[in-house]
Amino acid sequence: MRVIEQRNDTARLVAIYKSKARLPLEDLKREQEVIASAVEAGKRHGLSEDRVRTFFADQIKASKFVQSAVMTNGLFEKLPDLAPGEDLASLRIVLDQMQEELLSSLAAFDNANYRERCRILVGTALESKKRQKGYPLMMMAATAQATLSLCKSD
Ligand SMILES: O=C(O)C(=O)C[C@]1(C(=O)O)C=C[C@@H](O)C=C1
Repeated sequence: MRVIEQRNDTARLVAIYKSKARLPLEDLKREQEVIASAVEAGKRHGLSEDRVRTFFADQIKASKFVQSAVMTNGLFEKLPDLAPGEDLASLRIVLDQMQEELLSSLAAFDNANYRERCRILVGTALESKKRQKGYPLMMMAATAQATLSLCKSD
């Protein structure tokens, strides 16, 4: 949950960068690279191609959801400035560095074999965000999107 949130938070910075640089939100070639690299690395964690593909597709969907919200917001108000050096290339490196932690968390989650308790666990984790004062609804919705495939049994 924590790494998923970090990824969505980085997506927010990517969106600020892209908005200012007038770059398109979507880069399908990059998406394929992200998924292919995760599938490859997932093997070392004993994760099936299907599992990794679906999970990372959800991460990318969540990231695009965050980005479209930020970009829409940018139409109405000035977006915050990024720190120097926070450009697309360096933000992508940050996203890549999260891949390993996402995969090990996913493998640990699957090995815990939550099965029927899974939905309750994910639901409770989301619910606890609600109590965190000022936690943006948009980020919560992104986490919900990013955790969609967690409880799917194959
Ligand atoms: O790297 C980017 O350009 C991003 O916006 C991040 C990301 C991702 O979540 O990995 C999301 C949308 C793009 O289509 C490609 C990749």
